[in-house]
Amino acid sequence: MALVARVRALLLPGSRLRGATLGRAANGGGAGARRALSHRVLVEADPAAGVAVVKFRNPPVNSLSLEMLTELGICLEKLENDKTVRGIVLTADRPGIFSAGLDLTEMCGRNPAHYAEFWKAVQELWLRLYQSNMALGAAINGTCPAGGCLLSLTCDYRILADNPKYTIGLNETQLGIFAPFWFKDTMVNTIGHRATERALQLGLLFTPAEALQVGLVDQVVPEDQVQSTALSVMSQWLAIPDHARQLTKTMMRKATVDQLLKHREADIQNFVSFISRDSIQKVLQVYLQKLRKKNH
Ligand SMILES: CCCC/C=C/CC(=O)SCCNC(=O)CCNC(=O)[C@H](O)C(C)(C)COP(=O)(O)OP(=O)(O)OC[C@H]1O[C@@H](n2cnc3c(N)ncnc32)[C@H](O)[C@@H]1OP(=O)(O)O
Repeated sequence: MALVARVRALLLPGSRLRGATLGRAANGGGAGARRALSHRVLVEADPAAGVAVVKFRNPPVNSLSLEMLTELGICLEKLENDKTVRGIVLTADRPGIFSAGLDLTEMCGRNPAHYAEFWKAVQELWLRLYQSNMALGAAINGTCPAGGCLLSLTCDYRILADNPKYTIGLNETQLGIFAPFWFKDTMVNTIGHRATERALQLGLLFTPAEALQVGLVDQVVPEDQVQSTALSVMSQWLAIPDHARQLTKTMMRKATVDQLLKHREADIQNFVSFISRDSIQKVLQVYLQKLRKKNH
């Protein structure tokens, strides 16, 4: 289902998004600050600074479910059409977990049509973020595996909280699955080929010190300074004339984007056939059960 159709489905009677204030509401914050809210995404915009902070709030772990992907997509589209916004900082509404990555329940025990719809939504969000004309920063205030790491890698810079519990990386192989080529390319563009090959084969989750050393993040700062640092770095990015920064960003990312655009359908088919395998379903079920058992 395309974004528009998924949005309609979310707005059907009974949907939890129905009645949510996706538009902006005037309220407190700094002078002129505005807040907008959907169920899973909170936007705090500061038009004077030209920056919006987009906060994930999809408890318990900010996983990227189909609904979360859709709401984030809507929210980003609105911001892209808002002339007062030139930069976005992505962060978690509550510290602890930036995002646990793709929602595993979307990839387990469903039918091929669902897998295809889910994967298309993952592609759409990546394309929207990676091609965004806005300056994007990630204020990583929690642990950041797999799809969470991918989100942060679409940004122009990453600030990570200095907490050894907060690890970051594409750990797919540890689950018995693998990072598709465009996840890999996004990481290669950030840390280079050799470091990516090692990180992906071993499914490494880096501590803040390791992430800084390998170049996966640009700065590691005390936990209570992640957002303020991300905002102050944003002002450097916004000091550059938009057209010059945007042309440069497009030039740097075009080849990677074109690869996915060219192979989009095949990538969906590959995902569906891989994830539908009995052996892969078994591996994912075992992983999910392990996660759930911890709590019961
Ligand atoms: C070709 C294939 C390509 C596919 C690519 C996939 C990329 C991905 O993103 S796959 C997802 C990878 N993510 C992970 O490996 C992270 C898994 N989660 C964790 O390690 C921990 O949950 C985390 C460290 C994030 C947080 O730990 P805790 O604070 O201790 O929380 P819990 O582990 O107790 O989790 C609470 C609750 O959430 C459920 N959960 C966790 N992660 C996910 C997820 N990614 N998707 C769906 N659900 C998730 C977990 O099972 C718990 O559920 P309940 O016990 O039922 O409450």
